Amino acid sequence: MNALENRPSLRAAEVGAVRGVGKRYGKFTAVDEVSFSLRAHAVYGLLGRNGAGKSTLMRMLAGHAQPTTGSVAVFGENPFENDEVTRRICFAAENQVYPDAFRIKDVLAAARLLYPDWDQAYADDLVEVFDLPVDRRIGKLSRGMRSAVGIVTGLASRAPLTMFDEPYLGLDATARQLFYGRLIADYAENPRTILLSTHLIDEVSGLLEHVLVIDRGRLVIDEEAEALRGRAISVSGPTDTVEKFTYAMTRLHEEQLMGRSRVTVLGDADDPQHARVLGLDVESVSLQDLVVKSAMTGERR
Ligand SMILES: Nc1ncnc2c1ncn2[C@@H]1O[C@H](COP(=O)(O)OP(=O)(O)OP(=O)(O)O)[C@@H](O)[C@H]1O
Repeated sequence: MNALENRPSLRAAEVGAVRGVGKRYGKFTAVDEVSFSLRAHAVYGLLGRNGAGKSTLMRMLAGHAQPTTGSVAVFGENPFENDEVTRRICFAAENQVYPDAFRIKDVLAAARLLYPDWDQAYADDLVEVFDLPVDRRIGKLSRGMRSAVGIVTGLASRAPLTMFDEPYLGLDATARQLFYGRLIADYAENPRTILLSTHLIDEVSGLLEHVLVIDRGRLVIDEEAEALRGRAISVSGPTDTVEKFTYAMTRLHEEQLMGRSRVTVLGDADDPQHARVLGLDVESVSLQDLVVKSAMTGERR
């Protein structure tokens, strides 16, 4: 097989392609020149502060909004108002709007019709797990129950691209753990592409295979979670040594006090050892800390 023949299979593995995407609302730029790919069978975390642009990006991937600049492709096509593509995408968003008269069972019945891979037995099981009153109107549900309806729909849809936009609002810690557990177990049996936006980074960091961090509309980190865990370090020591050691690296955050500095960097696997040889102190950085520090500094890559 020559290189050209190989290309379609490479493309087939690419579930989403976001290329130079910008989204403006009037003069305000919510998303700015963002590019990344979503591959088949992976769990992505879309992380960032309030207003960073996470929901806006997800809405464009779901085909609910159009970019102002650049292009979005899902399964090789523009998802905007494209029924063929959107049947393969489930977007569980907190502010989902349903008709007034809809009860939980109506939402689930509609989802069953919409999603070709819907698993009714699994949906029934999840309804029990989350203790959902299926005959109750959506408007009368507690916030946590509404979130659970989104979770049941998202998981049971088995959609090849499933997106959860802060799916835990109002859910207590037990229910959140149930969600994470079910997500991982079901993903292991039915691999698909999952994109999860969240503020509760420490809670989900073990689930994520790939991390996307967005800050004020711009993508600042696009890395495999495992690689990121190894590369994100804080080095501290005399300012001039720290400066020399980190100047060529991606610097995410820095603090200085009385001739000493602490700099958080994305380095290479052997950097911690080099830093120690130079007499610098090295600490690993949690994903949560990394996101907070990237946002505080606001550095762009
Ligand atoms: N329809 C709109 N009109 C004007 N501004 C908007 C609109 N939708 C979003 N924005 C603005 O775009 C920015 C990004 O919003 P978005 O909802 O994507 O952020 P987010 O990262 O999902 O935030 P959060 O974590 O708080 O949900 C915010 O400043 C928001 O106010």
